[in-house]
Amino acid sequence: MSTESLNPLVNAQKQIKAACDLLGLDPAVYEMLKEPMRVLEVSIPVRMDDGSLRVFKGWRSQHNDALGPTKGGIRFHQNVNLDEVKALSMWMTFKCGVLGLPYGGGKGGVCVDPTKLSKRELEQLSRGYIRAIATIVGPELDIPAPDVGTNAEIMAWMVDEYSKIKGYNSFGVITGKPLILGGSKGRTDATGYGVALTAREGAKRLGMDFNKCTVALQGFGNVGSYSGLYLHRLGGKVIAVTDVFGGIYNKDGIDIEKLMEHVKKTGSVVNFPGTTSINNEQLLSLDVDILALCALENQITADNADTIKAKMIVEGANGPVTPEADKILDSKGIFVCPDILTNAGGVMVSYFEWVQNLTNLYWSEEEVKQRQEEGMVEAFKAVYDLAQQYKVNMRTAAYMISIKRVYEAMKARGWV
Ligand SMILES: NC(=O)C1=CN([C@@H]2O[C@H](COP(=O)(O)OP(=O)(O)OC[C@H]3O[C@@H](n4cnc5c(N)ncnc54)[C@H](O)[C@@H]3O)[C@@H](O)[C@H]2O)C=CC1
Ligand SMILES: O=C(O)CCC(=O)C(=O)O
Repeated sequence: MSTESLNPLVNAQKQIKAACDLLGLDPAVYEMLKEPMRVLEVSIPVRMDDGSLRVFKGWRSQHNDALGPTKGGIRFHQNVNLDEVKALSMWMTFKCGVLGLPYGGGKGGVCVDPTKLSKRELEQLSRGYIRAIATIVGPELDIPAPDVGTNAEIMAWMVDEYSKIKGYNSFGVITGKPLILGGSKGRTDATGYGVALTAREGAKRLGMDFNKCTVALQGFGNVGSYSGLYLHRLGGKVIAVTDVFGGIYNKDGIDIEKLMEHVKKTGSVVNFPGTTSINNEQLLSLDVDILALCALENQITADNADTIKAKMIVEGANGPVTPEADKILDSKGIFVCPDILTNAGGVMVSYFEWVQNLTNLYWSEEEVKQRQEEGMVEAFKAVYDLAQQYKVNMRTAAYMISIKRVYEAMKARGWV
């Protein structure tokens, strides 16, 4: 076992430091960026269905708002902790920076297994959380969205609760909402669509014919399922999928639309007809062209990086590859499309949603998709070209672009 840290905060700090050093920035810039500017810790009491009272712990972290209001999802998961929320908010700053969005990074989380709550309990928790952080969020301050364990329905409860506090409808406070409450067309599938677009751009640069690419997919929630769908629609063949319960394999390809229906009915990819079973470890080391990581952090570490055979990794999840694993993958010539670029489609369309809320003018799905594709292809090109110029990997190049933007905004404001 390696002694590498699996603390996402430590790993985010290493990534930022590497890019600050390459850019030759004053050490004060790293000092500004290595921790969030603000974190709120909250306790949320919920009356459970059996009459007992449970108190859940939650956080909202606002990393840096030099470029604009902070933005980022809310995670409901049993392993959520302060360092994870901080790291996720830091990754949001650099994700928005690499796409050129007028936002800084934020993230929220509650330590809870949402699958163990009844619908009423989940609604009470969601409303309690937004009440607890209401003083530090707002359309011009900090704009949450869905992440692991949360969805459009939860965003609807939160926007309703926040609007009650304000005394008027405030749709621009949260994105990823249902369409009827000011949601944007194309937001639900935006992250997955972006993952597939990034894979397509990466394959082009590697001289791979996308129509012949095989794909292994880890995670089949919001990001994983739509990544699979669009990877398939763009021509790739998804041959293996895992989720937290297990996995499936078929060398001739898996019908993703049917798999989505199966998951809706059964709650998991397991036992999908026409497939054999596979575990997570086996999936990660499959000999495929593309490995799409769409679950959680720390999936490829110093301990298993050497077993990876894919030619390209696309990080749909945040932080799935550790810095030590990055070095090993680099030495094996594996092309890694980093999270802050690859999964940025979600926040990009969230930005479109917020713009629509602020202007009260709503866009067609076609317009959303077209703008997303343009934005992501342009960002990919900028990162790829810089990586070639500096002979660094795609992650470092993405951080260099992003940190330079954040630095210039901080400098213009007189912060550094
Ligand atoms: N929802 C969004 O718009 C965005 C999400 N992300 C990131 O993408 C990742 C996934 O998020 P969502 O799809 O929204 O969450 P989700 O809650 O909808 O789905 C998570 C998926 O990961 C699976 N999973 C969990 N632990 C696993 C394990 N150990 N092995 C294999 N599969 C496992 C679950 O079974 C589920 O299929 C997270 O890292 C999140 O931060 C990034 C950008 C935007
Ligand atoms: O849509 C958003 O605002 C943020 C999505 C998110 O949490 C992420 O990109 O990790």
